[in-house]
Amino acid sequence: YCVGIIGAPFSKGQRRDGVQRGPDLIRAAGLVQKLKGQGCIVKDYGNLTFEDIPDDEPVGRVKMPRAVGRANELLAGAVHKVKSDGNTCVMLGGDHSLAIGSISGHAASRNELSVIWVDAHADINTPLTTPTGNIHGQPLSYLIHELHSKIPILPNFSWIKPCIAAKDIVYIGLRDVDPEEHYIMQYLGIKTFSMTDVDRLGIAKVMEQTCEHMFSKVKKPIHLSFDIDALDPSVSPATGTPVAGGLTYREGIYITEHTCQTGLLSAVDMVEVNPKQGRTEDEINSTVTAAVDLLLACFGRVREG
Ligand SMILES: N[C@](CCCC[B-](O)(O)O)(CCN1CCC(O)CC1)C(=O)O
Ligand SMILES: [Mn+2]
Ligand SMILES: [Mn+2]
Repeated sequence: YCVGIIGAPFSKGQRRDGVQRGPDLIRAAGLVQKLKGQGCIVKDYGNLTFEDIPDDEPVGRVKMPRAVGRANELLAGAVHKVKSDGNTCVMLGGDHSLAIGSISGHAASRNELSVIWVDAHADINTPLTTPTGNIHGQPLSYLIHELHSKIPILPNFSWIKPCIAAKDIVYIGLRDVDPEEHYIMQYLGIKTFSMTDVDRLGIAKVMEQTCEHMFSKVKKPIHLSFDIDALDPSVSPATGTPVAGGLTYREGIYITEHTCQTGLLSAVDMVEVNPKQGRTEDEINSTVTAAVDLLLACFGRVREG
């Protein structure tokens, strides 16, 4: 596997300080060395630099629009470069608003994508439905063709063009969905595997049906957007919006092992690791270790050795 790593130390899609330290923590845990150790060719493109934007007043409910818009424009360019260089892209966050740039940049180099969104949350609020104004709860709304008419003009967002269809998205791990998001997902007919489905079917069946859905027509490159809060807080407590009843470590690894085996993984986001949300060193280490192990499984690490 040829892997290109981008660090996106960005936190303005939400309110808690610390998530910008995710990229360097994941690197410090040995991600590059471990990927090389399992035979990957790895290029680390370093961290993006996000200029401070003063007076970034909310627009309607939406908070920090100028900073989020600009950061994602930079990220989109960086992801496009990684893809043009022929690598599978690994974007280390940072908060989940970064999926706007990651998916946009990926779509610019691969015109049609399947998106697997692993998350406790749906992250599909529009600027008009968001209960908090935090853009890390909204990224998908800016990217889906069918929602384009629901998105108002926002400063530094004019570069964004919708690039994915609702039918090309599969959710895994949902357990904290806002009522408006639930309506949107149903209205668009988006394929979802909530934690209830994971319990009912088991993770193997979930992945089987995820692939069945994605490959029902043509096989497209996969964009895996993994929010570490999809895992149970007993595994990954150091994150901004933990929700009880999440995926076990093993279920998370099964998802990334299975995604790897499709041979279609083209980009992966690993977001929402926040060391300041960990109460002890152990909690931080457990969260970062899970993030690293999930990524290693994306690139060929298998438990049978
Ligand atoms: N859906 C939330 C959470 C987004 C989480 C983003 B992430 O990237 O971590 O997936 C709001 C969640 N909801 C707000 C009201 C509360 O009572 C319950 C939680 C939002 O802020 O839009
Ligand atoms: Mn989440
Ligand atoms: Mn998320």
